[in-house]
Amino acid sequence: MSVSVGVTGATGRMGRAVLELVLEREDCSLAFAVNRSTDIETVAGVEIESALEFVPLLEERNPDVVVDFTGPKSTLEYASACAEAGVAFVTGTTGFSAPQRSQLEAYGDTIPLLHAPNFARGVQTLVDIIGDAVSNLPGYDLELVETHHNGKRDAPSGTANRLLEEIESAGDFTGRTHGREGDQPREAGEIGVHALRAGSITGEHEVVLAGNHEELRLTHRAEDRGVFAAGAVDAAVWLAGAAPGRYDFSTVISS
Ligand SMILES: NC(=O)C1=CN([C@@H]2O[C@H](COP(=O)(O)OP(=O)(O)OC[C@H]3O[C@@H](n4cnc5c(N)ncnc54)[C@H](OP(=O)(O)O)[C@@H]3O)[C@@H](O)[C@H]2O)C=CC1
Ligand SMILES: O=C(O)C1=N[C@H](C(=O)O)C[C@H](O)C1
Repeated sequence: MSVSVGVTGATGRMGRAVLELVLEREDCSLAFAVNRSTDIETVAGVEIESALEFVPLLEERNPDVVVDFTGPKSTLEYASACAEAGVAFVTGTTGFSAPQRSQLEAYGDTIPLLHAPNFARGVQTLVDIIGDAVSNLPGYDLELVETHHNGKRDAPSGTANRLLEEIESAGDFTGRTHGREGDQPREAGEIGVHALRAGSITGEHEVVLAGNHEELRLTHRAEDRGVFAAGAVDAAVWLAGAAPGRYDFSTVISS
């Protein structure tokens, strides 16, 4: 059975990658592709419709699921419209405030909802194992470095924040230090967090654990946005048949 997919942010870096993959795959088909600005009229031969048409398009084309990579405010608007229409919603958007994240999660009461800050399977694996690394190495200094392209808006990345949640619940840390400058020696128990932005780097996350005259580096490097798009479309195909609720990407991978 082919799952019908609506794509938002369709001319953005991720939206394009998702759109192209939906066209390629045999287990899904494209219901529509929308974007806020309509300067770019087509992507991969598909007409890009205005985001203003999103609600009527949900009614007319009746997608099984919408895949969204945009920005926090627009993601909440798209999720609200999907909840109203009873359409499953997958989003990879990052940069939500805590209240925005709660608002997004609340839509899972009404529709199948899956939000993941990173749809790479390797990152999900890093999220799954990082707690064990931290609890096996108590007292080791921990630093997290994330590197992305110069167009990225939010820092630290959504992935870094997700890793930090796991790290903090597995170890005894005093707090986060974002960058360092001047006379600022490292304090025991702090987590150093560093965000690099340069060129067209797709996305890298490294957790460094050092102590006991040794160092452990756990690094994930995405070589291509197709990695994220593949995970998001896998999640969309999986979510289309699910009951309303909040789902995790780890469930998609393990099923
Ligand atoms: N979970 C994951 O695996 C990944 C998550 N991301 C996240 O996805 C998001 C998008 O990233 P990326 O594709 O690189 O970003 P881009 O800036 O390339 O694209 C963003 C798209 O969203 C649209 N958009 C932004 N704000 C609004 C708004 N207020 N209303 C409607 N549309 C809007 C833009 O439209 P317009 O053309 O009009 O500006 C654009 O099409 C980010 O939060 C990023 O962190 C990225 C990669 C992987
Ligand atoms: O903006 C990006 O590009 C990415 N954003 C996500 C994040 O904030 O973690 C995931 C990925 O690293 C690429």
